[in-house]
Amino acid sequence: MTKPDPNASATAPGSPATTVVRQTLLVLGASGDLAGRLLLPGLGRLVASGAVPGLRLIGSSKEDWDDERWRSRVADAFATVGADGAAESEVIRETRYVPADVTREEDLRLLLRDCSGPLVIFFALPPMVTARSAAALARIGVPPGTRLMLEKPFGVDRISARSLNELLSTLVPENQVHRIDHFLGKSTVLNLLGLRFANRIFEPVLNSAHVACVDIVFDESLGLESRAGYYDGAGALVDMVQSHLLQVLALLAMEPPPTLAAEEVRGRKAQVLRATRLWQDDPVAASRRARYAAGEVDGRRLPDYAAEPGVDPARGTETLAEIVLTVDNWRWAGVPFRLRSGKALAAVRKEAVITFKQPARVPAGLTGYEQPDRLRIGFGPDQLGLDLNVNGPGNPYDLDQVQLTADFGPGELPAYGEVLRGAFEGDPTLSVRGDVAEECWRIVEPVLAAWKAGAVPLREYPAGSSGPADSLIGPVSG
Ligand SMILES: NC(=O)C1=CN([C@@H]2O[C@H](COP(=O)(O)OP(=O)(O)OC[C@H]3O[C@@H](n4cnc5c(N)ncnc54)[C@H](OP(=O)(O)O)[C@@H]3O)[C@@H](O)[C@H]2O)C=CC1
Ligand SMILES: O=C1O[C@H](COP(=O)(O)O)[C@@H](O)[C@H](O)[C@H]1O
Repeated sequence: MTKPDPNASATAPGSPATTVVRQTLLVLGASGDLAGRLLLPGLGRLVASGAVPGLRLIGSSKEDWDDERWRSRVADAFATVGADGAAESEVIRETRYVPADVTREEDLRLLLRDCSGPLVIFFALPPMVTARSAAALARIGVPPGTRLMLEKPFGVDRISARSLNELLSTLVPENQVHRIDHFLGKSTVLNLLGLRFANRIFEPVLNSAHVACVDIVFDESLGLESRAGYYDGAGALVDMVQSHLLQVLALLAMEPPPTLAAEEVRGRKAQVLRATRLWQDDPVAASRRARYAAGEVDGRRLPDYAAEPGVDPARGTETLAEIVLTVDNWRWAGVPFRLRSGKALAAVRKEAVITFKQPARVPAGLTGYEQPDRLRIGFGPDQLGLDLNVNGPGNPYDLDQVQLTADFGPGELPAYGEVLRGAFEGDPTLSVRGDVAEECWRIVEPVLAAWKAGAVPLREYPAGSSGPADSLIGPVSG
């Protein structure tokens, strides 16, 4: 007779007689901004979807909270996404909080003693604390099968990313390391796969013979939002471009994978990123940096970035970063990939835009050709758009540009719910492989060095403007 599994809970009476393996999610950094604003709401929706029956949740950080304080944080976060069903209530009722310094072995030992069943550890910690915590865990070991979820930025440069990779490889196999990039859980980012590989019409023209340039832009109206502790040490290049926008580039530019198995998709992404480098290897010409000065965005008055509480102006942290890259392979050689992200901007623009070359020849007699064709993939609002030149109304020989637009509904899960699901199901497809994390640092490192050496001026732009005048990316009309 087999012993009943203490980690198994019976399913509801009347339902098929399967046992449910109860997983534990241990959140390190449970009192932080990420945990409250993104991770717990994503978890709430995932629990509501029924994907993690019987989940046990443990929160931990240095704050001297008790279970009740933590429970109300979880309940508030779940409420923001309407996660208030029976399964979510049970997680809230059962969850516990353990104060700990997670860089100390003895604290981690106590924490792990409280965990049972298959374990997922989420490091919602500042990058340096994550590295120290992982080092302490490596000294004491983790239960077999444990999956680790690590936030971006992964390390603080290529060398630290490599050391962290080496350290993690002593703890668990690579497939159990989930380096998170929540953009990979966004439904429109995932839609890139369907758009490119489930249609006949786009893939044959996605190459240097037909594409003039590719822009990947994430302009936000949000300012610092009290995140100086993290953001002032990172800046826009590391916060957005080195991580999220390079992941989008990889999905846009990679070769078709034969299947969506993790090793295929992650292998294709690694291959294309290995071919990616700065345009003409010139970090000065191929980058721009700027930070916002006082101004008004959406009726909200923002102070100078440098005067925000917690900011050290001497660091010269940028709130807007642009880089131009080349993907040096047969398909893309010669096509500029322009990546940009900025905060406190007037126009929210979150999209990838593929601009096609002019037609080989517009017949004489057909007038009004002004704008090239463009394919737009919007990351918020989630939209797909195609800008085309057609014979407009009125004079039939005069061209007009029209926009065909499709709106996507929100995905089944928010981005954090999606990446959490990957970890609970042991599927690393949506997480960043170790070599890819290092490759992304390799791509931006010359820019970081040029900025540190003062070779690229730090411009200013008023909050609520369209950014610095010498942008490498012109406005895209339409
Ligand atoms: N916030 C966001 O929007 C996003 C954040 N991220 C990433 O998530 C990570 C966390 O960011 P965020 O939540 O904003 O940061 P916060 O500073 O808000 O939170 C950090 C958390 O880590 C805890 N902590 C720090 N040191 C220790 C320690 N030695 N032992 C135990 N707990 C410790 C803090 O606990 P205490 O307060 O008790 O010190 C706090 O709970 C970062 O890597 C960031 O890049 C990624 C995407 C978005
Ligand atoms: O990781 C981050 O992403 C957000 C933007 O992503 P969204 O899904 O919230 O739109 C960005 O504001 C933040 O600075 C960055 O850390």
